[in-house]
Amino acid sequence: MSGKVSPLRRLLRYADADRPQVYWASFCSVVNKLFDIAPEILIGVAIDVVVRQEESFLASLGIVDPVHQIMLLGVLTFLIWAGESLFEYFHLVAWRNLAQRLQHRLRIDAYDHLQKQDHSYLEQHNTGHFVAILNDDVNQLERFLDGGANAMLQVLTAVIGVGTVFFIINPTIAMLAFLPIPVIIYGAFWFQKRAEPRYNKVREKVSLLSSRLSNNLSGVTTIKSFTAEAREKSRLEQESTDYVTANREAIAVSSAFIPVIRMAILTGFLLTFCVGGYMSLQGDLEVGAYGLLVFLTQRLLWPLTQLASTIDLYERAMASTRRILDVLSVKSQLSNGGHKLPAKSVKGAISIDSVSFAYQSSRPVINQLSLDIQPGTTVAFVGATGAGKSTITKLLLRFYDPSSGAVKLDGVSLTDWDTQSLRDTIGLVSQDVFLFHGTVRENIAFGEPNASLEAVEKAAKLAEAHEFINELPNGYDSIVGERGQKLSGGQRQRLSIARALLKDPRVLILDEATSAVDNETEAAIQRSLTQIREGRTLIMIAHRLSTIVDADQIVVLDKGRIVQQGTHSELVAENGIYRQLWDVQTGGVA
Ligand SMILES: Nc1ncnc2c1ncn2[C@@H]1O[C@H](COP(=O)(O)OP(=O)(O)OP(=O)(O)O)[C@@H](O)[C@H]1O
Repeated sequence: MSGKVSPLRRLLRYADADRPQVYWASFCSVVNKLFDIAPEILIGVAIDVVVRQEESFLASLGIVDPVHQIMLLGVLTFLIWAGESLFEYFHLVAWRNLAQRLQHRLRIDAYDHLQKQDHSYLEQHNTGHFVAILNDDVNQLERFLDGGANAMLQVLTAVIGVGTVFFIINPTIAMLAFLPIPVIIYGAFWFQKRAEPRYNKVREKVSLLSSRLSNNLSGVTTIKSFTAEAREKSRLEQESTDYVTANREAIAVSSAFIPVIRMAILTGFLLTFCVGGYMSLQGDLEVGAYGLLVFLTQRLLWPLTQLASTIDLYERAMASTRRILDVLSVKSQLSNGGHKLPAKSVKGAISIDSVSFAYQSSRPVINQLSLDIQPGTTVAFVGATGAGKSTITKLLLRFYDPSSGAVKLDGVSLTDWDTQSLRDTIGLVSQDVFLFHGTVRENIAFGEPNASLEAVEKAAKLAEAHEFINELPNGYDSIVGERGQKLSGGQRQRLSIARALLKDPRVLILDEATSAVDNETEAAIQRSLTQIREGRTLIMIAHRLSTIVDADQIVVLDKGRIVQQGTHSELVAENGIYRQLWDVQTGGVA
């Protein structure tokens, strides 16, 4: 998926639109560093003025009076410091703004890409894994751009800038001062090679930890009811310890780098210090030049110690970048057909032609199933749990494609439909109701955010929800809590029916939509069904057969096959599964 392209190159490709900002930020970093090393040069020139006076380097430029020379140096120092401060501000602002822009874009792009991904891909990972990528990994990259990129550029500028001055003044000493640099660079690469897998491991452990955290926090009711707090704490402890261990392994490598580099730097510094001093004593090197070289060696070599922490930051950021860009490069297996149609123009004829489907190739869930559903009719699927009823609805919404055969809407294969307009056509009330944190009104209007209050109330009335909503402390403005936890199961179901009805879909799927409501409310919803069915194809899945007796067609499924098909009265007349289920539920009263 990611191929062999380095994460940095992939990131640069991604950030193509931000190129001007990158150039500007880099320019400011370089200029700031040049201003930063300039005062050392001025110190050397100042020593030269004091020692050689009318013979000094500045005198050779035409400023003969030593007092004037010192005054000029003073003015230059002031300008350089002011320039350094100004570009310090510029590069800080430029890199930080770039970091903000990029992290924002990456997070939004990755989220948007994820929410469009196939169910089969999303099911392979835990939610926590994706949360870790969208939060942690994106933040890691932000941290590097905030400071690391600037630090890298400035080290490079220092090496080139100081190197140039050195070679102009005294190539012999320049060679000595540069002696440790290959060691440092080799050390940096050695370190990088060892740090990379360790940081990848750290990122993986973060994912696992975050998965466990989000899973446990959302399952806290179950944990409490099974008094499993201690066990879950120790499982979390284990994940957290794994994370700490992975970090320790990375720290062991990164911490060893600095002392090694310092020793290499010391060698370069001592050589410049001693050899330069000796040459100066011999009269082969001016005192000012000697002072300048000693000061500049510091400027050249000491920032290299920072290289370790910068590479550390870089490695962490690249491990994260790889994970973010891997998410962005995942391609959907379900191609989007071009057939677009306004939802209201769809008739709602569904045909399932010899469809087979398996979530895992070894275990087929739907077997050679064929069925025609006329527009505007009501079809009910019944059958034992696991028979494949919900799977058919998922195929209809094109969450998955069949392994063979075709599902068609209005005679057009779903693979030829534009996925969005297909889903606009279908309303789903699924078994697992998911409400979003927000008000009752916002939840009902989830599919139609601009719906008027009248329209929201009308849908709520049809779903038998209006009454209980009015009894809530703030009516339609009451907050439902995370996942709707402030409501009862039956109330949540009714909100989710209202939400689907407000969308006014041509095809409505009610998958165990009233399983949690009381008998009285269910009977009321049944009465609303006459109105709900009007002008649309209705697909119902129900275990309670009393809710589907009026269906135009009842389809009995067993292990992904149709075993019986007909109206209620036809099926109770047959001696089959339906009759048995009916007898069990009614005590034999037809
Ligand atoms: N995402 C999935 N990945 C793998 N297997 C799945 C997945 N979803 C469902 N299954 C399996 O597919 C089979 C059919 O599931 P499906 O949800 O369609 O059954 P159902 O008839 O709707 O059952 P119920 O009445 O209990 O809701 C089951 O054996 C189930 O374990």
